[in-house]
Amino acid sequence: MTTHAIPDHAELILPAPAKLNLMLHILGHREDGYHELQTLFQFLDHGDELGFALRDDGVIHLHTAVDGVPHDSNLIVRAARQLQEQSDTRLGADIWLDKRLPMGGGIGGGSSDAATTLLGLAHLWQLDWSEDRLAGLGLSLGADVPVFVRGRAAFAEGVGEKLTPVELTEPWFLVAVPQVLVSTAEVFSDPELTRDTPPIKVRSLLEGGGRNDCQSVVEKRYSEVRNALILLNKFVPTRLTGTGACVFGSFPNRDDADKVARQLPATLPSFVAQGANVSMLHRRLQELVRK
Ligand SMILES: C[C@@](CO)(OP(=O)(O)O)[C@H](O)COP(=O)(O)OP(=O)(O)OC[C@H]1O[C@@H](n2ccc(N)nc2=O)[C@H](O)[C@@H]1O
Ligand SMILES: Nc1ncnc2c1ncn2[C@@H]1O[C@H](COP(=O)(O)OP(=O)(O)O)[C@@H](O)[C@H]1O
Repeated sequence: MTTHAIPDHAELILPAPAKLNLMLHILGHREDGYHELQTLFQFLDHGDELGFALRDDGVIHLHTAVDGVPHDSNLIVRAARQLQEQSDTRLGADIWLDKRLPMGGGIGGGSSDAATTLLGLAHLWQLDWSEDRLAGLGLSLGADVPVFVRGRAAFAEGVGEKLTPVELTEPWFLVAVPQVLVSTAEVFSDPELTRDTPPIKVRSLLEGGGRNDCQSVVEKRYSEVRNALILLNKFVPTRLTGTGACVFGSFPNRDDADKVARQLPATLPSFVAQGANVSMLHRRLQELVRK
């Protein structure tokens, strides 16, 4: 069965899960303008969905329009074209997107779409690419793409590309979606951003440490995020993911998360999803290979 945005003739349908940054520390400012980070990524069992069909004329066509993103700038199209170029294939693809994740939410929708495109087309075009090579191409598209290509919850360093897989508990998360677009570049250029958090060892994180260094700057600049944090904190300890706008709290079971979700006002949309150490994309691809 296909979803409304993906037609029945799609040959391959794959998920593009969201991620959370369970913590995010900023260690320093690099000469190229980027910031050195330490962050802990876990996937959610909630995300976008992409459909793919082979074309033998080499054309890459994304049939779904994404608000504010021109066709050729969409990370899906950019990922597909780069993979096509670097693998010298004559094949192309029709691609459809069922967009469920809020954009600019800090839950990685665009990066995850790009990673699903790389893995989906590598499968459809029968490319013999290693995970390392796909992750390398992914990094050229965005700092968060490699973790989605690898599909394992991870402690990340550098700009997010040095990944150490970790085994975390898999609680239920309530993710609230303040109705505002947060600009990642704006947050990173704020003079008040803390940029000198000392490096920590992954083990201290697994014992529950850490915070999000972007949170105070985002709270200051975006009242929608500030209000969401105040509201959710009344029910559960709440934190920002990435550079926002989404904020989240964790629960031992789905019912408890749902109960809080029902108490949020209609002006603050939210969703409940479970944390996952192996991404849904990778679980689906493993099933395909086994068939
Ligand atoms: C910080 C994170 C944590 O997951 O935030 P979210 O985007 O998820 O909220 C990401 O790594 C973001 O990755 P991504 O969204 O791909 O950022 P990019 O497009 O590469 O960068 C946008 C801009 O943010 C700044 N930037 C980004 C990442 C970084 N480590 N240091 C930076 O200074 C740079 O000014 C860059 O031009
Ligand atoms: N397929 C896509 N889905 C979402 N955003 C995309 C996509 N392709 C390009 N973009 C651009 O990337 C920006 C960041 O998107 P997204 O990954 O959703 O946010 P975040 O990095 O905060 O999690 C968007 O504002 C949009 O301009």
